[in-house]
Amino acid sequence: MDTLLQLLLISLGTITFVAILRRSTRHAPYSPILPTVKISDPAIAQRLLFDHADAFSNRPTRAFPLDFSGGRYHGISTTPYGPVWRTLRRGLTADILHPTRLSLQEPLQREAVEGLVASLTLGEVVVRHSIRGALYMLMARLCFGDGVDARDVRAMERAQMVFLTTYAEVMAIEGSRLPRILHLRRYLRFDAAFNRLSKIVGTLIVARLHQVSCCDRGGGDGGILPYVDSLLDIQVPDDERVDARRMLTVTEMAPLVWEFIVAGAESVASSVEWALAHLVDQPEVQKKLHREINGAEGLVVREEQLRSMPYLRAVVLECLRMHPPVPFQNREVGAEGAALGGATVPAMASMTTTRFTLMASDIGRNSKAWTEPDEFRPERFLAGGEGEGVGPVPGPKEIKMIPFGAGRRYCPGAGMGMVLIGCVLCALVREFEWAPSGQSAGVDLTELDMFFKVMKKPLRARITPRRR
Ligand code: HEM
Repeated sequence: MDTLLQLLLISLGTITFVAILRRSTRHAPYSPILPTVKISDPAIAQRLLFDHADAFSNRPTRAFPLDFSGGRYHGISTTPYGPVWRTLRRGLTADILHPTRLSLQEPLQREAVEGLVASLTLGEVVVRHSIRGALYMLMARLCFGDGVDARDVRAMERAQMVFLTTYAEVMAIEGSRLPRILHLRRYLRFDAAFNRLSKIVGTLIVARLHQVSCCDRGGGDGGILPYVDSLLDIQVPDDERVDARRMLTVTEMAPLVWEFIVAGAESVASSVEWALAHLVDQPEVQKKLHREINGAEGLVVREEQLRSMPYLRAVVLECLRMHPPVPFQNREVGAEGAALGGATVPAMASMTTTRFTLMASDIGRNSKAWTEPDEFRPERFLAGGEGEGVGPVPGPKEIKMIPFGAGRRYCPGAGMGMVLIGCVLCALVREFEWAPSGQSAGVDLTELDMFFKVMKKPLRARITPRRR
């Protein structure tokens, strides 16, 4: 009887202990094992990223709480700073993102926004899903060429949504190794979501390679060389043989292609949704923007066109300042570099690698750089405003905002990103008047920082067609 009681007490004690641990780790903030320094001051960010660029150009090679690939396969964003990174980045910027090639995307952009406008039913809309869908299709066509099947793209978009949801679940408990054991099921869901996504992307790459092997290369939409085709030309240093180079494998191409699609589709979709939310919230800004758009010819599909519409450009920049789609940007710095630049670092930083997290939202809302930084005021980017001359990517002299990062690892898709946000916003404001939903009081501008900064509650608005 005594033994039974003891067993019962031990079981009860264990259950209570595990329950308390589970509870206490459930909402632990993400705190990687490395010492971490948060940078919110634009002047310190400028010193780190430009004055000490050699030390501050490496990103963590582990973007996710699970290392899916044993550290071997990466997108450009997680490739260590060095020759492989340089080769991959040069490939992307020399081909599909080169300013002279961006104009080739014009027909695809037109098709994407026309499809988006046609997909919106009048009255109450929740616009996030339609915007994402249009952008996923556009990015997929840029990767796989015109043969890509809409059903495959939708499957990829759905798998990506599941991946982001499971990512948020895992990030909520990341912090030490203990939660992994206690919340194993979350990690397994996350792992399964990644595997599914990789399988879909891998299958599309193989299909494209098959097409390339039997037909001409570069036969994509309007003469665009699809990203997958351009990856065939890339030769990375071969780890196994000194001074030798080799082609990428399909497994290595998958994270590059996935990164390309997600970076474009998710960041642009989030920015457009934020912009529309502010336009619904501030009808006078929307009126002013509509006047400019209405007086201009056609859609914005090139950077020069965006420059010739200063108010549209100002709305886009103001949105990116307040709600940078990538809210944190990390750098990993060796023991010898951590003290450079004047940031306050923990004592152990002189003995180990330190993670520096650049807080893009704090930097864009710094009250020394911007007056009333929490106010949405596009006028600040017009001539005579405090943001006159501030562009999407800062130069080495001064940092005021970093929506596309800064320094050597800044976003290579910044030009394309700006044009795409301008293009989609221009079409949606030209075609529709955007008003608050009848079902909610005002616009809820609460942010949610997942992998991307999104509106916590998707924008719900009432749209009516504009009279022409
Ligand atoms: C609104 C649109 C976009 C935003 C806000 C955005 C933002 C960013 C940010 C903040 C970074 C990190 C920069 C740093 O650490 O300094 C980044 C990196 C990157 N982005 Fe974008 N991005 C956008 C669109 C795109 C597009 C369209 C592409 C490609 C088609 C792209 C491809 C990349 C790549 C490959 C990197 C890694 C660069 C490297 O490590 O060298 N992005 N992006």
